[in-house]
Amino acid sequence: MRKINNRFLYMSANIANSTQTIRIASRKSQLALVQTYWVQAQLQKHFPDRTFEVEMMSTQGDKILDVPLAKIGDKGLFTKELEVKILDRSADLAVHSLKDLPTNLPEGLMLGCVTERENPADALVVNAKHAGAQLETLPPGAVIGTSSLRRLAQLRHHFPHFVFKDVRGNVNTRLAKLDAGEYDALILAAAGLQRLDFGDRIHQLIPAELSLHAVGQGALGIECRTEDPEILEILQTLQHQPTAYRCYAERAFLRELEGGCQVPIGVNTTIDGDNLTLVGMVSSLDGQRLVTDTITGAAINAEQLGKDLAHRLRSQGAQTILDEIFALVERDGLKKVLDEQTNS
Ligand SMILES: NCc1[nH]cc(CCC(=O)O)c1CC(=O)O
Repeated sequence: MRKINNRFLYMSANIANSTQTIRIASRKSQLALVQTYWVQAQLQKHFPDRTFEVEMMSTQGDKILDVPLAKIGDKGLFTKELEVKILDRSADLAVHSLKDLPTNLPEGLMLGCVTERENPADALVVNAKHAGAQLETLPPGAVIGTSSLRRLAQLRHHFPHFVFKDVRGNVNTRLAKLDAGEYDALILAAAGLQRLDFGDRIHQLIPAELSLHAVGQGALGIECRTEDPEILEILQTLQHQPTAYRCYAERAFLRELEGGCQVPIGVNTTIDGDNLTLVGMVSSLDGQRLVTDTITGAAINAEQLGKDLAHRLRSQGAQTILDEIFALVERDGLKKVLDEQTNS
């Protein structure tokens, strides 16, 4: 890191003066575009003499909106097409919801910066007939829409009397289905709702005690070429170091646990002075067994903290849960396992 920074020092004179257009790759979804235009505006402010262009494209994830997300895995579904563009130099950087960016990136690409995080919590959004209700007071049998195994397992653990049902599509589509009465309530990321100006639909922010959020939720991750010091220096202007430390810890935790399979994993992080605290959780698919622990240490060792917490959880029962899920997948195939979990 120090070496790269030195290189930046004598590179920097050229950057503000270069005339080459910088191309930003983005998905076409409304949320992706709001996020990308925000990044474009911020970079334009920092580098007023440079030109920043947005290149929109569909990803595999955008094309199969009718298939429940949990069933198609998450390996770069929303990122691959953008990454190809950066690698072949038809784009210079890509803006992602950090949550959607795999923890292992393709050779030649890196996480160039992490922007300041919105509230990373999940939110409860309700149909109008439940205007007075909270998670704790929704009636037994209430139909809760979510397609995330993490949300499903944790909420099942605390609220076994709800019925869980898949929901797909972009945020607008999901809200329309909720309002039409297909669901009593939905669980969505608060950050996405806020960015799309649906902040007033956040009925309850779900506390960490009930549901830990996804790794990287609420932050943007900007991906770029490893060998591109000019772009890397430009991206440093958007790096928010406390968010970055938190997300490095969360991503190291996930990377260390996830043996290439989809498992309910949740986190929560806080920074206090120079210290970072990471709470991590692994759950069985049915939410019956949930292993959780907390680690605190120097924020600059964020990645090591994430790895250490993963090892601790493995020795406290998470390994058994992971082995069971892997064995099930081996026996029945991932699709069947996920079908059974999300269609009840
Ligand atoms: N899985 C899709 C996705 N990717 C990013 C967000 C919201 C914004 C964020 O978490 O940063 C969402 C929607 C959701 O989970 O409700």
